Amino acid sequence: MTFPENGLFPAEISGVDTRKRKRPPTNHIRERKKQRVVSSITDTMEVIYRDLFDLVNYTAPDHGTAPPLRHLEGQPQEVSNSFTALTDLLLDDLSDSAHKNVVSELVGAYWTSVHASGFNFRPVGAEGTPTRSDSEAVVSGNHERAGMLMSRFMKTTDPKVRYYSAFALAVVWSRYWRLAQECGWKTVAVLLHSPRFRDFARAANLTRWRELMKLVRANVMSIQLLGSFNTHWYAALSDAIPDTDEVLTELERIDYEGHYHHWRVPNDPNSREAEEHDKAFEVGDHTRIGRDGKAFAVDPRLKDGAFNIAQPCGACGKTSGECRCNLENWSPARVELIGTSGRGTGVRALQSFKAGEIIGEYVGELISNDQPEEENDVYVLWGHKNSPATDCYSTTSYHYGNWTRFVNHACDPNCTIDHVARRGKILSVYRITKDIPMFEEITTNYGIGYFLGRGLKCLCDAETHLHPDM
Ligand SMILES: C[S@@+](CC[C@H](N)C(=O)[O-])C[C@H]1O[C@@H](n2cnc3c(N)ncnc32)[C@H](O)[C@@H]1O
Repeated sequence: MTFPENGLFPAEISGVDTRKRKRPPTNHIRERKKQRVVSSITDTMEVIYRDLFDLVNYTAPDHGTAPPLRHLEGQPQEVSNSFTALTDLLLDDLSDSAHKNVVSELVGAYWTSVHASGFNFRPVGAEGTPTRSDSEAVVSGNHERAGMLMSRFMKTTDPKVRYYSAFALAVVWSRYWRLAQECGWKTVAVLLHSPRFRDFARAANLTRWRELMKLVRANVMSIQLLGSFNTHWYAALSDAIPDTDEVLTELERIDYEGHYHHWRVPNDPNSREAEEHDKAFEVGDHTRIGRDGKAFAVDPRLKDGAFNIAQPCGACGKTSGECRCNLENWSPARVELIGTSGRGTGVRALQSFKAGEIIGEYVGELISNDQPEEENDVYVLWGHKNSPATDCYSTTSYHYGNWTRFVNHACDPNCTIDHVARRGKILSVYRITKDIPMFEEITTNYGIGYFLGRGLKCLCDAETHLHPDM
């Protein structure tokens, strides 16, 4: 018996006849199809992240903890026995017995997926006891062999349904297993909390699964970091896996309420050499009025009729005039700090953004426009005497700021600084200028002068730079 690569469920079950093959697509069409798969996988990853964010932020009203996975609760004894037996066998291959709890989570989530797939399985009982060669089949990804194993765990009246559905289950199991081998137990445990991820694991499309795995592999550290902030099962993980803290110690923490945004995920090992100025830097969301609070008697951003001189607010959808938004109305942009090659720390999106969206306020110390010691400051957002919005002040995030100070320059950027009006006050904000997918770096245009003035080489990946000497 043979199995279709991209349609593991036979026509009789899935309703799609995968045997009627069309002419293979040309390279061009294939490429376009692949592009579509990749972007839809990115969308899926985003939903997975959203699921995880919800979980991380979840507080149950009664017990103050995240909801437990359903595991094998309420399943017939024989089912849990069979799966526990298989788990134990698989665990034998792990020298570190501390992984046991996570594997149990895995089995639980696996069973949840299986159960939700809607097939009506019933356990076979003693016949379902797995053997060592069964577990080897699962681990080595021998789906056909593993399918036979799985078929012993259940009985249905129709042998075809039994065989194919067992095969499908084996595929799901071996996907989880492989993922655990490649990306670690913690990643699996984090991802399995996402219903969307579990849907994906049992979907029949192998290409999409592979693309998703590529993304997972590339983002293991971010996924684990995010998961680490769910205190409920983080505690369980700490008990189960002694090296849970390793993920966090591998990251450089920028101290601010332990928020994941402010951990630096190293992409490039060389980028971890912290620059001198970072050491003195504090992250906060409040702008200080001048160095040591002395430069201005009153907040220089307060302007009469501010909306006449600043861009209208894009956050609330109002396109003209001053809106009634508070900054607190803005939902925080999901971004994280990353190490880059040669450009220090950067910021990347953990969600897709649409052109026009405001993603954050550039905060820091307000200094007068002519403070000479700031001339070489790499973090100054210069005001201009000809600009009514910022005619008497500049903003520097050299000592104080938030994640926006880490936005790097690109010659073909996706973000810009705008000045918007809020209740008579001018605020400097980052606004997205073109739609960007999740995981893309957020960049802005510093201006040619920034690079030429410092003799700095632009290391952005644009084919042509804004100036030949950059
Ligand atoms: C406002 S900071 C951005 C955050 C900075 N990467 C960091 O780690 O603190 C500006 C500095 O980042 C670096 N940088 C940003 N964009 C760059 C680019 N396209 N090419 C080279 N260096 C860049 C330069 O060192 C620049 O002075």
